[in-house]
Amino acid sequence: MLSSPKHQERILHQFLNNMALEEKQMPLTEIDEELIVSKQPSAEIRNTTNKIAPETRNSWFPSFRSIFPSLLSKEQPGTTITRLFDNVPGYPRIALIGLDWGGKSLLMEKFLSPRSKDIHRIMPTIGTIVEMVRSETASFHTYDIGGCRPKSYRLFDRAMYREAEAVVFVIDANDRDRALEAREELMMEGLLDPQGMRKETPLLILANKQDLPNARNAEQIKTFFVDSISTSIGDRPCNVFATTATTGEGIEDAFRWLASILAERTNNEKTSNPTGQGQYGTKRPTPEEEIQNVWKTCTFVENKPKVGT
Ligand SMILES: Nc1nc2c(ncn2[C@@H]2O[C@H](COP(=O)(O)OP(=O)(O)OP(=O)(O)O)[C@@H](O)[C@H]2O)c(=O)[nH]1
Ligand SMILES: [Mg+2]
Repeated sequence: MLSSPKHQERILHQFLNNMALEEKQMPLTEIDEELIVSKQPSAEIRNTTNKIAPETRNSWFPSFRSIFPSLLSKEQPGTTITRLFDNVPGYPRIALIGLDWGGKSLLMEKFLSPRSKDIHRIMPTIGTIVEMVRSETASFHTYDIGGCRPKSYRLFDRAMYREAEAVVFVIDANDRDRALEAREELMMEGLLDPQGMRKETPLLILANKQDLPNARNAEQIKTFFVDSISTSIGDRPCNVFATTATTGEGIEDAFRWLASILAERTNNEKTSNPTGQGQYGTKRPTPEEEIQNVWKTCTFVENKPKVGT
């Protein structure tokens, strides 16, 4: 067993460095699983991982997949927010998506996981950290989008949109410089791309960081993010809430809306389809199923274009 987080981080860094330098293909299963989840990798580790060749990174993937189920079976008790989803049949997967620094991790830590140390942090692709909390009635995942990432990551983004039963788009409402980038990302990968969000997936937009002086309010965010791109929002349920993740202001109202939309939708589906077999499913997936559902989305790993075609 690797002892302290510091020790774990050092070993991970060493390991990544070796891979970066020698392009060695070491099976990840040889590494203590705690290493992968116990700590958000530091900037140093992120930088090192970026030096690793894509083929080598891809070789990690099967090992990650074999480790995840055991991690996910350690479920968390609910929080006030996750319990809002108690009446939603099935087991929705809710994606918290947004540019970096928007407040996704804080939302996860303060409102979706009873203890921050219980959040699973994993690296399905290098440079991307997915945080995951599996509560009794729903699972929540965060994904960073935008920034100067390689194009291939877009496939991953789209897949995350597509596979989610609900998307929470977290915006730093105070950051006016990156509003356009955030909107482009939402539009191009999430809404307009046929491989993006399914047409009925509810979209909750959080205009976060309302406590900061330049924050656009919910109405302004709605005008900029929803009204100006209404054709691509389509008929899906969509709502904007002003939130402050540091204080909790607005969070409960926002997630209550989302939970009620999902509950209503699923009940309607059940009425028209009495067997209850719909996209939301009828039961909570096993950890193995959840892993399969999530990680089949890594299409750029699994469906690499054939050379010469
Ligand atoms: N003032 C203020 N700060 C916030 C709020 N929400 C989040 N923050 C801060 O903004 C910073 C970024 O928040 P994170 O939760 O790390 O954001 P993220 O979206 O997970 O960002 P990355 O992991 O970097 O992609 C942290 O310092 C948070 O404490 C808010 O409502 N108000
Ligand atoms: Mg984060």
